[in-house]
Amino acid sequence: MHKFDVVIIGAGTAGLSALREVRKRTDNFVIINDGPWGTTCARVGCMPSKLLIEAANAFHRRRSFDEFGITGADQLGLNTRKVLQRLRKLRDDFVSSTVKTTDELDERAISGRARILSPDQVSVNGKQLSTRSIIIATGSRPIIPDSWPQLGERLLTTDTLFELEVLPKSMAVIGMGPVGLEMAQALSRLDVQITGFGSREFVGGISDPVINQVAVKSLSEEFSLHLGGRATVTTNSSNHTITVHTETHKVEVESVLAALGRRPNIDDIGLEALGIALNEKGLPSIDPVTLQIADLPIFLAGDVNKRFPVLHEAADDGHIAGLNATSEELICFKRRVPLAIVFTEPDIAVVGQPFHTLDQQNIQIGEVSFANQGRARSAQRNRGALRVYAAANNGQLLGAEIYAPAGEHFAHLLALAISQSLNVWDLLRIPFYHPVLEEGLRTALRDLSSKLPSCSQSDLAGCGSLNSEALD
Ligand SMILES: Cc1cc2nc3c(=O)[nH]c(=O)nc-3n(C[C@H](O)[C@H](O)[C@H](O)COP(=O)(O)OP(=O)(O)OC[C@H]3O[C@@H](n4cnc5c(N)ncnc54)[C@H](O)[C@@H]3O)c2cc1C
Ligand SMILES: NC(=O)c1ccc[n+]([C@@H]2O[C@H](COP(=O)([O-])OP(=O)(O)OC[C@H]3O[C@@H](n4cnc5c(N)ncnc54)[C@H](O)[C@@H]3O)[C@@H](O)[C@H]2O)c1
Repeated sequence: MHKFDVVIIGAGTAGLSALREVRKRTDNFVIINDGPWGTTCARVGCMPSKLLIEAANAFHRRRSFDEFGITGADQLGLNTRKVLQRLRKLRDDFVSSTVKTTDELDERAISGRARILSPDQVSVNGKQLSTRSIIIATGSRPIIPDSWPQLGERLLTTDTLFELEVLPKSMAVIGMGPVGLEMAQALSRLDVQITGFGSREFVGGISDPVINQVAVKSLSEEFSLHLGGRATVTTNSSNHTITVHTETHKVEVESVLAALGRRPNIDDIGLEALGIALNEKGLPSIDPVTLQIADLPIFLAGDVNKRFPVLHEAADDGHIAGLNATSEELICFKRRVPLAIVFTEPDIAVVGQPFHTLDQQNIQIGEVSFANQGRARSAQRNRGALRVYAAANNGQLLGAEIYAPAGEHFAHLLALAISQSLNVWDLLRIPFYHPVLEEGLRTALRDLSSKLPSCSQSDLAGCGSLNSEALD
């Protein structure tokens, strides 16, 4: 029987990234994908969601026109049919750019559902494949509770939302994680009557209570937001509506977007055939720096391993798994500084160590509100806050949580600083141009610096504020 060097299961971001590394080292591989090719990110994830958000934010901008002195905003209309058509057209372009790589593989790209039979046997479409190593990169799918009634097309997930021809008039978005929050704000800006439900008090992956409070207050000004209770769903046969309720709130809506989290696609993948311990969710433990399962030639990459379900981490996972599946010796990788961004407006971002993981006795926190920040006020973007965390003994930057305009850019700048082990004064030594939103970050760093031992008089890192909105 022919023996492959590698079988890759799943052609999402992680699978394609693994494929790139595997192909550099061998032609003796197959990649198997169940369902549509083209990746979750391009088909139903990052890209279509951002396309919806861009349209929503463009339309929402009209609300600031009057204050700028621009008239006629109330004459502007919205054609959601066209919004969704543009979304799908660009989405299809993005998808076709991802399938190019696998289209040229001919019989080495197999459509079908793979199942692991043993550490060196995989079955697909009734055939048995023998292999030296296996990369499992099967991703995840939206959770829908079994207890919910059958709602047919009125129950949406991000797998189906972007296929709508028109948007419903009202919708409950259940789950206020990154998916729920991004979609709730965007849909509400596209004139859908949104009610958001989150079982936790915290939203969008924030763990800092100060930042969370600012975000919740600001987002609640745009759509009805109910936190701290699990939502349940019932149908009303009399008027064909859906009732969503918690202990304290009840709403009748046309449709529901389930954004309750995502479940790894491991159900019938055959992990139990490997003879290894699985946790209560059915997942094996992996070594995060090699992605190996136990001491087997099997690697778990991307969302399926639940380590950090964002695109750049899935791509890194694929790279690591692809290399290790084809190397004589395992390579250990230093993982990147954690970075997560939620594309609400303002952005939510968590970089480095999140607030809840820090030892509160040994850190100092610097903070800034953007309510009066000069550049943000000029642009009518003056909402939000940012908190930066540093080690109390030496000012080394540890992390930040952000709900701020241009938060995505602050998060990248801070990721660079944290990855280079910089301290607060190193960052205060860079020039901050005027007037830019980054001056808000500088205010937070100065606040942090004031709580730490002061630096020398001959160091511009110690330069203080002028106490003027126009000059800082
Ligand atoms: C709405 C939404 C918005 C998002 N926005 C962002 C964002 O802005 N930024 C960001 O960084 N991340 C974002 N993400 C997360 C990002 O999309 C994922 O982290 C990433 O797509 C994971 O890639 P993956 O390769 O692990 O999985 P996938 O791309 O899901 O690939 C897995 C593939 O395996 C296939 N498969 C499953 N089971 C089998 C089997 N038994 N046999 C064969 N094939 C199988 C699946 O059909 C699928 O094609 C978003 C996610 C969602 C849902
Ligand atoms: N911009 C981005 O990078 C981006 C965008 C979207 C998704 N993602 C990725 O996708 C992953 C999944 O995101 P997600 O938002 O689907 O999941 P999540 O697990 O982060 O959030 C789901 C939320 O739903 C809540 N919930 C569950 N059941 C509920 C109920 N009955 N009633 C009310 N609330 C309920 C949970 O408490 C949780 O807070 C994220 O971890 C993220 O990494 C990233």
